[in-house]
Amino acid sequence: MAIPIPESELIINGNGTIYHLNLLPEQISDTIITVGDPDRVPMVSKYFDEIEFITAKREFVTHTGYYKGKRITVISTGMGTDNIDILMNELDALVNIDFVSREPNEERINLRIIRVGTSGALQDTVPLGSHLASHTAVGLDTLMQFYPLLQSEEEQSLTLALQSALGIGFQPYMVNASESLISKIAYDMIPGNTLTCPGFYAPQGRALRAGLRSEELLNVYKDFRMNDFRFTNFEMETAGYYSMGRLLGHEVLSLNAIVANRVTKEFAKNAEEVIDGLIVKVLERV
Ligand SMILES: O=P(O)(O)O[C@H]1O[C@H](CO)[C@@H](O)[C@H]1O
Ligand SMILES: O=c1cc[nH]c(=O)[nH]1
Repeated sequence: MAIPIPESELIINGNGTIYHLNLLPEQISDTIITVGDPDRVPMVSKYFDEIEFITAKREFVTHTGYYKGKRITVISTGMGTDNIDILMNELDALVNIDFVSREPNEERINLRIIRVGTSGALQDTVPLGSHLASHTAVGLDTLMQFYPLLQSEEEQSLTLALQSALGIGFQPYMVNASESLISKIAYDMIPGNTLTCPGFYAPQGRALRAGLRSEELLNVYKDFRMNDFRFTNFEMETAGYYSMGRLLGHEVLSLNAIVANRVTKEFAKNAEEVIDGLIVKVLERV
């Protein structure tokens, strides 16, 4: 017999919902679109034929509804992999843990989770306004210092080389996207290797007034090579999604609307349009 998960670990609100997401198991679909910005949730659900359910708590806004007869949930996550830790654990708990017995269900449900986010390009071959699918993500955050994530030999050697190039005191982690979601949704998008950074400013080589510990950081990101691997873009969540997906057994794909290019130093004037185009593609294909 499994030991029930204590009340301080699987936290269920008075109304039966999971702690941060504020959701009951029956309020989500097994197909989930995630966005960073809470205001982007209605940008997705405005295309639904019918919205069945809406809730919000902190940065987690959820709409569940139907698009051309298919039940879809869209949830906002806010920014950063610390929020993805909460999102992925709580979504998994909703479908794979019995809230009454507090034990994992015998039968596992695999969710399909598609991130529709914004990102900055690290190469001049990734144009502003393009849609890029993260085939691989490398995390520069420390989330995976706390989970038993398995890494292949190739992943180990690449992340060790990156650690040495950056001179940081911990080893980054590397995880792939779901192959089946790539072929279903991202077959015509730019294939990319995404760097997930633990911040938007210095960790992405941006200096306003606080300065940078290394003026060379952006060049290290841009110029890092291992065989034919190089980084195409950066953002703040993808590696967290992919590693939690690997740990929990869910299919995950991160799609990026490229709104900045750090080589050409441009920012898209039509960012909303680029994101909207990505939303429509995902809804049609998911
Ligand atoms: O547009 P979203 O999905 O929030 O994604 C990107 O934009 C935010 C930074 O502006 C970070 O969350 C980054 O990952
Ligand atoms: O440059 C960018 C653009 C969007 N999101 C990021 O994290 N970085």
